[in-house]
Amino acid sequence: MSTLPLTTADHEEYLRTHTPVLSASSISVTYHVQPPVRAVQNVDLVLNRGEILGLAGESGCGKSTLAYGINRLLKPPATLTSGDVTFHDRDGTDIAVTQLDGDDLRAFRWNKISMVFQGAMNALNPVLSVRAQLHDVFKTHRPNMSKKAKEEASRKLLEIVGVDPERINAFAHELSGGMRQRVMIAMALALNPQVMIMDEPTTALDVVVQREILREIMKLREQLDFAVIFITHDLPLLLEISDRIAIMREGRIVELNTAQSIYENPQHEYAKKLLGSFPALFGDEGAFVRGQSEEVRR
Ligand SMILES: Nc1ncnc2c1ncn2[C@@H]1O[C@H](COP(=O)(O)OP(=O)(O)OP(=O)(O)O)[C@@H](O)[C@H]1O
Repeated sequence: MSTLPLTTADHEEYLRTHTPVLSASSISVTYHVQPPVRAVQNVDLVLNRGEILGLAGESGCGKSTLAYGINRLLKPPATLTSGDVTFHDRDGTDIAVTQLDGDDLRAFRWNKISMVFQGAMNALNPVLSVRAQLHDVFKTHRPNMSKKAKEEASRKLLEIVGVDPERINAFAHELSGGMRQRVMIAMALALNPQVMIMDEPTTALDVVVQREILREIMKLREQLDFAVIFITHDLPLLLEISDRIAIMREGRIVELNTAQSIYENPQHEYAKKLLGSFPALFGDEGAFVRGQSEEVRR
Protein backbone atom coordinates (compact mmCIF):
# COMPACT_ATOMS: atom_id res chain seq x y z
CA MET A 1 0.00 0.00 0.00
CA SER A 2 1.42 3.33 -1.02
CA THR A 3 0.93 6.49 1.03
CA LEU A 4 1.30 9.61 -1.08
CA PRO A 5 3.68 12.23 0.27
CA LEU A 6 2.19 15.58 1.21
CA THR A 7 2.72 18.37 -1.27
CA THR A 8 1.26 21.71 -2.43
CA ALA A 9 -0.19 23.24 -5.60
CA ASP A 10 3.15 25.01 -6.26
CA HIS A 11 4.79 21.64 -6.56
CA GLU A 12 2.19 20.35 -9.01
CA GLU A 13 2.85 23.45 -11.11
CA TYR A 14 6.61 22.84 -10.91
CA LEU A 15 6.15 19.28 -12.18
CA ARG A 16 4.07 20.47 -15.12
CA THR A 17 6.92 22.69 -16.30
CA HIS A 18 9.76 20.14 -15.97
CA THR A 19 10.76 16.96 -17.84
CA PRO A 20 11.59 13.73 -16.00
CA VAL A 21 14.98 12.07 -16.45
CA LEU A 22 14.33 9.26 -13.97
CA SER A 23 11.08 7.79 -12.64
CA ALA A 24 10.97 5.32 -9.77
CA SER A 25 7.72 3.72 -8.66
CA SER A 26 6.79 1.52 -5.69
CA ILE A 27 10.41 1.02 -4.62
CA SER A 28 10.71 -1.31 -1.61
CA VAL A 29 13.96 -2.65 -0.18
CA THR A 30 14.38 -5.21 2.58
CA TYR A 31 17.57 -6.19 4.43
CA HIS A 32 17.13 -9.91 5.03
CA VAL A 33 18.51 -10.04 8.56
CA GLN A 34 16.75 -11.23 11.72
CA PRO A 35 14.34 -9.56 12.11
CA PRO A 36 14.14 -8.27 8.49
CA VAL A 37 14.51 -4.49 8.04
CA ARG A 38 12.05 -2.99 5.57
CA ALA A 39 14.33 0.00 4.93
CA VAL A 40 12.38 1.51 1.99
CA GLN A 41 8.65 1.04 1.57
CA ASN A 42 6.70 1.80 -1.60
CA VAL A 43 8.51 4.95 -2.59
CA ASP A 44 7.60 6.82 -5.78
CA LEU A 45 10.06 9.44 -6.96
CA VAL A 46 10.59 11.44 -10.14
CA LEU A 47 13.82 13.31 -10.86
CA ASN A 48 13.59 16.05 -13.47
CA ARG A 49 16.22 16.98 -16.03
CA GLY A 50 18.83 19.35 -14.59
CA GLU A 51 17.29 19.71 -11.14
CA ILE A 52 18.80 19.24 -7.70
CA LEU A 53 16.54 17.03 -5.61
CA GLY A 54 17.44 16.94 -1.95
CA LEU A 55 16.74 13.80 0.05
CA ALA A 56 16.51 14.66 3.74
CA GLY A 57 15.70 12.77 6.91
CA GLU A 58 17.39 11.54 10.06
CA SER A 59 20.05 8.86 10.13
CA GLY A 60 18.65 5.40 9.34
CA CYS A 61 15.48 6.58 7.57
CA GLY A 62 16.54 4.85 4.33
CA LYS A 63 18.07 7.60 2.16
CA SER A 64 21.17 5.68 1.07
CA THR A 65 19.22 2.45 0.63
CA LEU A 66 16.75 4.21 -1.69
CA ALA A 67 19.62 5.68 -3.75
CA TYR A 68 21.34 2.29 -4.02
CA GLY A 69 18.03 0.69 -4.99
CA ILE A 70 17.42 3.24 -7.75
CA ASN A 71 20.94 2.76 -9.15
CA ARG A 72 20.88 -1.07 -8.82
CA LEU A 73 23.78 -1.05 -6.38
CA LEU A 74 22.15 -3.07 -3.59
CA LYS A 75 24.19 -5.95 -2.21
CA PRO A 76 23.09 -8.86 0.02
CA PRO A 77 21.47 -8.94 2.53
CA ALA A 78 19.49 -6.18 0.73
CA THR A 79 17.08 -6.90 -2.12
CA LEU A 80 14.68 -4.81 -4.11
CA THR A 81 11.38 -6.48 -3.20
CA SER A 82 9.25 -4.30 -5.47
CA GLY A 83 9.48 -1.41 -7.86
CA ASP A 84 10.39 -0.17 -11.30
CA VAL A 85 12.94 2.42 -12.31
CA THR A 86 12.86 4.01 -15.77
CA PHE A 87 15.58 6.25 -17.16
CA HIS A 88 14.40 8.71 -19.81
CA ASP A 89 17.46 9.16 -22.00
CA ARG A 90 18.41 12.41 -23.74
CA ASP A 91 17.84 10.76 -27.12
CA GLY A 92 14.21 10.01 -26.26
CA THR A 93 14.51 6.29 -25.44
CA ASP A 94 13.33 4.86 -22.14
CA ILE A 95 15.59 2.38 -20.33
CA ALA A 96 13.99 -0.07 -17.88
CA VAL A 97 16.75 0.09 -15.26
CA THR A 98 15.24 -2.66 -13.11
CA GLN A 99 15.41 -5.09 -16.06
CA LEU A 100 19.11 -4.51 -16.84
CA ASP A 101 21.78 -7.04 -15.96
CA GLY A 102 25.33 -8.07 -16.79
CA ASP A 103 27.12 -5.94 -19.40
CA ASP A 104 24.02 -3.80 -20.03
CA LEU A 105 23.87 -2.82 -16.38
CA ARG A 106 27.61 -2.09 -16.25
CA ALA A 107 27.37 0.05 -19.39
CA PHE A 108 24.39 1.91 -18.00
CA ARG A 109 25.92 2.67 -14.64
CA TRP A 110 28.43 5.55 -14.64
CA ASN A 111 27.50 6.38 -18.25
CA LYS A 112 23.96 7.49 -17.43
CA ILE A 113 23.92 7.69 -13.63
CA SER A 114 27.03 8.15 -11.53
CA MET A 115 27.37 8.20 -7.80
CA VAL A 116 29.57 9.98 -5.28
CA PHE A 117 29.50 7.82 -2.18
CA GLN A 118 29.53 8.65 1.50
CA GLY A 119 33.18 9.04 2.50
CA ALA A 120 34.21 9.08 -1.16
CA MET A 121 37.27 11.17 -0.37
CA ASN A 122 38.76 8.06 1.22
CA ALA A 123 37.88 5.88 -1.75
CA LEU A 124 40.80 6.88 -3.99
CA ASN A 125 43.28 4.08 -4.47
CA PRO A 126 46.35 5.02 -2.35
CA VAL A 127 48.88 3.31 -4.63
CA LEU A 128 47.67 4.74 -7.95
CA SER A 129 48.16 8.31 -9.17
CA VAL A 130 45.18 10.52 -9.96
CA ARG A 131 46.11 10.06 -13.63
CA ALA A 132 45.94 6.27 -13.43
CA GLN A 133 42.55 6.39 -11.73
CA LEU A 134 41.04 8.86 -14.18
CA HIS A 135 42.47 6.99 -17.18
CA ASP A 136 41.01 3.77 -15.72
CA VAL A 137 37.47 5.14 -15.96
CA PHE A 138 37.96 5.74 -19.69
CA LYS A 139 39.83 2.45 -20.18
CA THR A 140 36.83 0.55 -18.78
CA HIS A 141 34.02 2.50 -20.43
CA ARG A 142 35.61 4.02 -23.55
CA PRO A 143 38.03 1.30 -24.68
CA ASN A 144 38.61 2.92 -28.05
CA MET A 145 39.91 6.20 -26.67
CA SER A 146 43.58 6.92 -27.43
CA LYS A 147 46.03 7.52 -24.60
CA LYS A 148 46.35 11.14 -25.68
CA ALA A 149 42.56 11.64 -25.61
CA LYS A 150 42.37 10.07 -22.13
CA GLU A 151 45.08 12.41 -20.88
CA GLU A 152 43.37 15.46 -22.35
CA ALA A 153 39.97 14.47 -20.98
CA SER A 154 41.44 13.73 -17.53
CA ARG A 155 43.19 17.09 -17.33
CA LYS A 156 40.06 18.87 -18.51
CA LEU A 157 38.01 17.12 -15.79
CA LEU A 158 40.44 18.24 -13.10
CA GLU A 159 40.20 21.78 -14.39
CA ILE A 160 36.38 21.59 -14.36
CA VAL A 161 36.28 20.59 -10.68
CA GLY A 162 38.83 23.24 -9.67
CA VAL A 163 41.97 21.11 -9.30
CA ASP A 164 45.19 22.26 -10.99
CA PRO A 165 45.65 19.76 -13.88
CA GLU A 166 49.34 19.46 -12.91
CA ARG A 167 48.16 17.55 -9.84
CA ILE A 168 47.35 14.67 -12.17
CA ASN A 169 50.64 13.08 -11.03
CA ALA A 170 49.67 13.22 -7.34
CA PHE A 171 48.73 10.33 -5.08
CA ALA A 172 45.82 10.53 -2.63
CA HIS A 173 48.03 11.21 0.42
CA GLU A 174 49.46 14.29 -1.32
CA LEU A 175 46.03 15.91 -1.65
CA SER A 176 43.84 17.65 0.93
CA GLY A 177 40.41 16.18 1.78
CA GLY A 178 38.70 18.80 -0.38
CA MET A 179 40.97 18.03 -3.33
CA ARG A 180 40.38 14.29 -3.00
CA GLN A 181 36.65 14.89 -2.96
CA ARG A 182 36.96 17.04 -6.10
CA VAL A 183 38.87 14.24 -7.82
CA MET A 184 36.05 11.82 -6.92
CA ILE A 185 33.55 14.27 -8.40
CA ALA A 186 35.72 14.50 -11.53
CA MET A 187 35.56 10.70 -11.84
CA ALA A 188 31.79 10.78 -11.43
CA LEU A 189 31.57 13.42 -14.20
CA ALA A 190 33.97 11.63 -16.55
CA LEU A 191 31.38 9.95 -18.76
CA ASN A 192 29.06 12.95 -18.88
CA PRO A 193 26.20 11.33 -16.94
CA GLN A 194 22.70 12.77 -16.99
CA VAL A 195 22.15 11.97 -13.30
CA MET A 196 24.54 12.16 -10.38
CA ILE A 197 23.64 10.73 -6.97
CA MET A 198 25.62 12.37 -4.20
CA ASP A 199 25.40 10.68 -0.81
CA GLU A 200 26.65 13.05 1.92
CA PRO A 201 29.44 14.14 -0.44
CA THR A 202 30.83 16.92 1.68
CA THR A 203 30.02 15.97 5.28
CA ALA A 204 33.60 15.12 6.19
CA LEU A 205 34.92 18.48 4.98
CA ASP A 206 35.14 21.76 6.83
CA VAL A 207 32.37 24.26 6.14
CA VAL A 208 34.37 26.60 3.88
CA VAL A 209 35.57 23.77 1.63
CA GLN A 210 32.04 22.30 1.66
CA ARG A 211 30.62 25.59 0.40
CA GLU A 212 33.25 25.90 -2.33
CA ILE A 213 32.56 22.40 -3.60
CA LEU A 214 28.79 22.87 -3.51
CA ARG A 215 29.10 26.13 -5.43
CA GLU A 216 31.16 24.23 -7.98
CA ILE A 217 28.54 21.48 -8.30
CA MET A 218 25.77 24.03 -8.83
CA LYS A 219 27.82 25.75 -11.54
CA LEU A 220 28.69 22.46 -13.20
CA ARG A 221 25.17 21.17 -13.40
CA GLU A 222 24.21 24.34 -15.22
CA GLN A 223 27.14 23.95 -17.65
CA LEU A 224 26.83 20.19 -18.14
CA ASP A 225 23.08 19.79 -17.59
CA PHE A 226 22.93 16.83 -15.22
CA ALA A 227 20.38 16.28 -12.48
CA VAL A 228 21.44 15.59 -8.90
CA ILE A 229 19.92 13.56 -6.08
CA PHE A 230 21.66 15.08 -3.08
CA ILE A 231 21.44 13.08 0.15
CA THR A 232 22.11 14.60 3.54
CA HIS A 233 20.53 15.05 6.94
CA ASP A 234 21.58 18.71 6.74
CA LEU A 235 18.23 20.29 5.90
CA PRO A 236 19.46 23.92 5.97
CA LEU A 237 22.05 22.99 3.35
CA LEU A 238 19.37 21.37 1.18
CA LEU A 239 17.18 24.44 1.47
CA GLU A 240 20.03 26.45 0.00
CA ILE A 241 20.95 24.26 -2.92
CA SER A 242 17.89 22.20 -3.91
CA ASP A 243 15.07 22.87 -6.35
CA ARG A 244 12.94 20.27 -4.58
CA ILE A 245 13.21 18.33 -1.35
CA ALA A 246 11.89 14.89 -0.42
CA ILE A 247 11.64 14.30 3.31
CA MET A 248 11.99 10.67 4.34
CA ARG A 249 10.91 9.04 7.53
CA GLU A 250 11.03 5.35 8.42
CA GLY A 251 11.45 4.21 4.83
CA ARG A 252 8.81 6.45 3.24
CA ILE A 253 8.77 9.89 1.64
CA VAL A 254 6.37 11.86 3.81
CA GLU A 255 6.65 15.21 2.02
CA LEU A 256 7.83 16.13 -1.47
CA ASN A 257 7.85 19.74 -2.41
CA THR A 258 9.78 22.69 -3.82
CA ALA A 259 12.52 23.87 -1.46
CA GLN A 260 10.75 27.21 -1.27
CA SER A 261 7.48 25.60 -0.12
CA ILE A 262 9.20 23.33 2.40
CA TYR A 263 10.90 26.38 3.86
CA GLU A 264 7.89 28.67 3.90
CA ASN A 265 4.99 26.28 4.24
CA PRO A 266 5.91 22.75 5.35
CA GLN A 267 2.95 20.35 5.23
CA HIS A 268 3.97 17.30 7.22
CA GLU A 269 4.33 17.41 11.01
CA TYR A 270 7.72 15.74 10.72
CA ALA A 271 8.91 18.33 8.17
CA LYS A 272 7.89 21.07 10.59
CA LYS A 273 9.73 19.31 13.39
CA LEU A 274 12.86 18.93 11.27
CA LEU A 275 12.80 22.62 10.34
CA GLY A 276 12.20 23.53 13.97
CA SER A 277 15.27 21.58 15.01
CA PHE A 278 17.43 24.10 13.14
CA PRO A 279 16.67 27.31 15.07
CA ALA A 280 19.09 29.36 12.95
CA LEU A 281 16.69 29.02 10.03
CA PHE A 282 14.28 31.39 11.65
CA GLY A 283 14.37 35.09 12.52
CA ASP A 284 17.12 37.29 11.11
CA GLU A 285 19.58 34.46 10.79
CA GLY A 286 17.00 32.49 8.81
CA ALA A 287 16.72 35.29 6.29
CA PHE A 288 20.50 35.15 5.99
CA VAL A 289 20.41 31.44 5.18
CA ARG A 290 17.93 31.91 2.34
CA GLY A 291 19.78 35.04 1.20
CA GLN A 292 22.89 32.92 0.73
CA SER A 293 20.89 30.65 -1.48
CA GLU A 294 20.60 33.35 -4.14
CA GLU A 295 24.33 33.92 -3.93
CA VAL A 296 25.06 30.20 -4.30
CA ARG A 297 22.70 29.99 -7.28
CA ARG A 298 24.63 32.69 -9.16
N1 LIG B 1 23.67 -4.12 5.80
C1 LIG B 1 22.58 -3.89 6.53
N2 LIG B 1 21.96 -4.87 7.22
C2 LIG B 1 20.86 -4.63 7.94
N3 LIG B 1 20.24 -3.45 8.04
C3 LIG B 1 20.79 -2.41 7.38
C4 LIG B 1 21.98 -2.57 6.60
N4 LIG B 1 22.30 -1.35 6.05
C5 LIG B 1 21.34 -0.49 6.49
N5 LIG B 1 20.44 -1.12 7.28
C6 LIG B 1 19.26 -0.52 7.92
O1 LIG B 1 18.42 0.05 6.92
C7 LIG B 1 17.84 1.25 7.41
C8 LIG B 1 18.14 2.39 6.43
O2 LIG B 1 19.54 2.65 6.42
P1 LIG B 1 20.21 3.74 5.46
O3 LIG B 1 21.69 3.63 5.61
O4 LIG B 1 19.63 3.60 4.12
O5 LIG B 1 19.69 5.09 6.11
P2 LIG B 1 20.19 6.59 5.86
O6 LIG B 1 18.98 7.43 5.98
O7 LIG B 1 20.96 6.66 4.61
O8 LIG B 1 21.12 6.83 7.11
P3 LIG B 1 22.50 7.68 7.24
O9 LIG B 1 22.12 9.12 7.08
O10 LIG B 1 22.97 7.36 8.61
O11 LIG B 1 23.40 7.18 6.15
C9 LIG B 1 18.39 1.47 8.81
O12 LIG B 1 17.45 0.96 9.74
C10 LIG B 1 19.64 0.64 8.81
O13 LIG B 1 19.93 0.18 10.13
